[in-house]
Amino acid sequence: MNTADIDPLTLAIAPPPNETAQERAEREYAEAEALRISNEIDEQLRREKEGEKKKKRPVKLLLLGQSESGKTATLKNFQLTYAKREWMAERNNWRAVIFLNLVRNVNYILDMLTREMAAASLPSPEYVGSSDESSEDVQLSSGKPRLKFKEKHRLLKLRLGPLRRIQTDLERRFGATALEPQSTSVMTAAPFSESEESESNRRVLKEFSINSSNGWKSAFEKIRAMRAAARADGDAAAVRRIQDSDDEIADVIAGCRDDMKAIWEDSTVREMLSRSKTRLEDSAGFFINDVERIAVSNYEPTDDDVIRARLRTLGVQEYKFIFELGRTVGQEWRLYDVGGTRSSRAAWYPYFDDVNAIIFLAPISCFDEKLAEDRRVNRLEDSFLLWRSVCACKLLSRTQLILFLNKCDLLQAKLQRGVRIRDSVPSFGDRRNEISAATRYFQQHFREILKQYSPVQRTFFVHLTSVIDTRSTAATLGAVEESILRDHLRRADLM
Ligand SMILES: Nc1nc2c(ncn2[C@@H]2O[C@H](COP(=O)(O)OP(=O)(O)OP(=O)(O)O)[C@@H](O)[C@H]2O)c(=O)[nH]1
Ligand SMILES: [Mg+2]
Repeated sequence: MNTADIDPLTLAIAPPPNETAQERAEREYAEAEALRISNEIDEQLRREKEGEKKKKRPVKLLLLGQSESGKTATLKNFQLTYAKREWMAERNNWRAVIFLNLVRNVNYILDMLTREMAAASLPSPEYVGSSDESSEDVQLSSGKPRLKFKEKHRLLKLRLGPLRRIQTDLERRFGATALEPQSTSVMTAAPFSESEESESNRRVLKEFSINSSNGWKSAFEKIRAMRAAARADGDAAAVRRIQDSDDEIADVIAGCRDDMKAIWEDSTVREMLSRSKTRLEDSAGFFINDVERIAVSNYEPTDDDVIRARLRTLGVQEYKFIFELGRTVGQEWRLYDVGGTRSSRAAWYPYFDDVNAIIFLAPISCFDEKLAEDRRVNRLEDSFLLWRSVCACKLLSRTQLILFLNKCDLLQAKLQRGVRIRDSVPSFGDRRNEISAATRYFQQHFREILKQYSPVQRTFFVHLTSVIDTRSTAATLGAVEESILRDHLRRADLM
């Protein structure tokens, strides 16, 4: 063989021709050692890559709690804090929801006014045959003077009449999400049972609930799709019709601005609401105090308006965010927002099996209120029962539970008005009727439930929140993000 045919590399690593047995053994040992180190490095690189992949897996976060506990409002805070671009793109879509909320507030008053004016015009037993004028001072059975309605009230009713059609139009646009539940046949706080759920059953339910969901996301998508379809078809008339309808709604509302303000500020109307123990100002989606700013044809919602806008969630809604800032820039988060009424809760269970963390919202201002879907059930009691089931759920035993004791602003206002906790929660006893004692007491109760019912020992994460306050909520979410992330990374390392 000619030396020119020999590959120089083979030549370079070939053992020397006069190698002794000792040299050969040393060489072979060195080669084996080099191979072992090289394999180890390869394995380490593979593990790191795998770990990175696992860490890059989306963080899944589920929002749970009864209806009107603030789940969707919390989700909006996440979007506002971590996905601002998307938030800005979506903000104007909330205009119609805020209009609907406002118009509903006013129509609620008009309905009550209509009923009360009709009742007031009836002859009272004591004044059979008397005229309306003379019956004005008749005492009602409550012992309070009869409300005095005037021509002004009749005119206000008349001039605010067009708002009924606006409400119907907007409700049609948002479908069932726009309607609040009246009753339910579900009698338990947590109608999900682990024993009845097979894996395949869960999957079917999960797909069903996602597809059948109808929250703000799908409501907005429907409207966007309608506009896009009209544009794509080059149907200028349809595009104009949609635009005209939006403009007309804004114009009618703007035209009613002064009357809306007048009806809300009217002392007889205030007295009427107070006698019926209605606190419209504490209800979801209350906007009459902002009527001067909102009832203008070029109204654009502010961040705070959007957070306070109320559109209930049906089914389960999945939101994907790539965080734009914070510790997890570029990390995908999947947030699941669910409908909170008792009849919606069976749809939650399929989402329990691969979720990193749950934020459980308990509105603690509701200690003296009843569930909208079941007027026999105290709302705080319902939150305790629901929390107990979530804590006890075996499928969630490794899931981080984070409790938000929410609506602290409303709790404070209620206590300042003199509402006594112990009248609704006798076990509160003689503690001071103030916010710090109340939050301490409720928090202790939630902590004990967690300790008693969790299948394994777990940390109690709790935050006192008012999620309509975007600034303090951003700070809370920062803490939440950090603790979820720490857990997420720890798990990735363990896997
Ligand atoms: N004052 C006050 N209002 C709040 C707070 N949290 C939520 N809200 C309001 O309460 C209403 C209901 O909140 P949502 O976030 O829609 O409730 P939800 O839990 O998503 O309710 P469902 O979708 O029916 O299950 C909204 O109008 C919110 O703006 C709070 O801490 N303080
Ligand atoms: Mg909701």
